[in-house]
Amino acid sequence: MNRLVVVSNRVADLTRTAQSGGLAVGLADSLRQRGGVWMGWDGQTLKYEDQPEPRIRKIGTVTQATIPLTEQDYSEYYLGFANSVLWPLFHYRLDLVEYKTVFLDGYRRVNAKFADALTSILQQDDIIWIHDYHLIPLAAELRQRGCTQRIGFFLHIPFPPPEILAAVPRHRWLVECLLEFDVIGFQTHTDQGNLQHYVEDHLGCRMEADGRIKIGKREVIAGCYPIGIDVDSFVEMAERPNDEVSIETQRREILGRKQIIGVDRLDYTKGLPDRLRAFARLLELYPEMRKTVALMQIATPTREEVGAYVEIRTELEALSGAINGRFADFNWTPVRYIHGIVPRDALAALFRASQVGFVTPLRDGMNLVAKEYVAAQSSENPGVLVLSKFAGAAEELHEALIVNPYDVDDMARNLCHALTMPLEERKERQKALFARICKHDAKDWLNAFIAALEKGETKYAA
Ligand SMILES: O=P(O)(O)OC[C@H]1O[C@H](O[C@H]2O[C@H](CO)[C@@H](O)[C@H](O)[C@H]2O)[C@H](O)[C@@H](O)[C@@H]1O
Ligand SMILES: O=c1ccn([C@@H]2O[C@H](COP(=O)(O)OP(=O)(O)O)[C@@H](O)[C@H]2O)c(=O)[nH]1
Repeated sequence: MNRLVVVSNRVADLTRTAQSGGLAVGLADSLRQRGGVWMGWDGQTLKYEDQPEPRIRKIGTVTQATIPLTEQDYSEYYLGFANSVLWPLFHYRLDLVEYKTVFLDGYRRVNAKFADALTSILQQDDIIWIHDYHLIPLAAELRQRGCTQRIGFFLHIPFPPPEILAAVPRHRWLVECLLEFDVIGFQTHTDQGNLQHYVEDHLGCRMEADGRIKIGKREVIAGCYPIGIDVDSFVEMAERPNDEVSIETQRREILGRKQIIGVDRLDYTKGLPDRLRAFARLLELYPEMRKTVALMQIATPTREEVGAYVEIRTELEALSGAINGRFADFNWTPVRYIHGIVPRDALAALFRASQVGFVTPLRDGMNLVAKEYVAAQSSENPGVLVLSKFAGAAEELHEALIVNPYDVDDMARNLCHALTMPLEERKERQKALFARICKHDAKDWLNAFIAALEKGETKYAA
């Protein structure tokens, strides 16, 4: 077995259970099982450039190699090109793109820095797997340094249609960098199709039905490899007794109340304001629901130095305050809004204790929370997943109640349907959903991608 070297901007802290962000969670779940090297940013920002060698640390089966960034890198590459240009662009939010030439300079500089650090630890028969939009030029940088190993890329976020991508300067360069990888993995067939349209419209290339693209003498594979979770360990966490959660649950049961849960980074892509409006609409349209249900929304702080993220926080705080001001009673608070990070084992218990999982992003690469909610349910009395049709997870999780996150009335009606769904229907849906998350779990995701990278296999079972 070749040594697997994974590279991503963020590296999970493998000694802790609280992680914000699905990339860290999904990769940690997969990599622990296979073992290998994980290289990335250590989360530190320095005033000046430091040592070029990565810092090495072994945790179980995984060797972590990390490097710091300078304050300038952090601002131009991470906050700038990655999260003020590519993130909104790839989530179809052209209105929020803030393009600056210095951002692009920083992006190229940090990718070169990653390439320098990586070449110092690479071995000849390694296979290299690079993750996400922060590192699109990394294969090209590595090739310039003489790297001949197979290099794969996985995009955790959506890939937009060519009409959107073409709005950003240097879009052709970006796609050409992408095509320097040997295998390009997407979360959904929609994303894969969008790359196909781009290469056909802008580069005059063809993507074959099996995802192969010929570029001169080279062949690149573009495929759909939906990320999954470590289902067994999430089930185990959900079933583990949690005193704090169970006291709350018993109180709700005595009062005959239900709980809807939402868990997201506080990101404008997650559709949080309309989610809160949909909950308020539920209370308006169905007054009998008042005092029988509450929404718990956990919103984890993220990228707070980017302007659009400050606005969404202010908006959400105002909305939850307004809904509580309008509907609350002395013994019932309709919205519990938590601005913070919750450990995954506590989340698992909260999911199990909630009758509805409410996941309504405007656009999302996958959304692991949707899969975790399913994993956490009991088969005897499961809750119902209400899921946006614009989450990557909706391409797989057909038995969820699929909603349009821009349509507040549609979401309110589906919330009511979920809260009143008969037990038999809930069980049937849960059985089918659980089978789906087991079929495409974390191990399967890694194996399918690595098979393509090592052997050029393009097949992925639907
Ligand atoms: O690293 P941050 O800037 O704090 O952001 C956290 C991560 O957010 C994004 O996650 C995506 O990956 C998930 C797993 O594949 C997927 O389910 C989700 O839909 C995506 O949004 C981002 O892509 C990561 O790079 C970030 O680390
Ligand atoms: O307080 C929190 C909030 C989120 N998460 C985890 O962060 C991940 C979020 O991944 P997802 O794919 O849903 O979205 P992303 O944040 O990557 O866009 C999930 O595994 C959550 O369980 C967590 O551990 N604690």
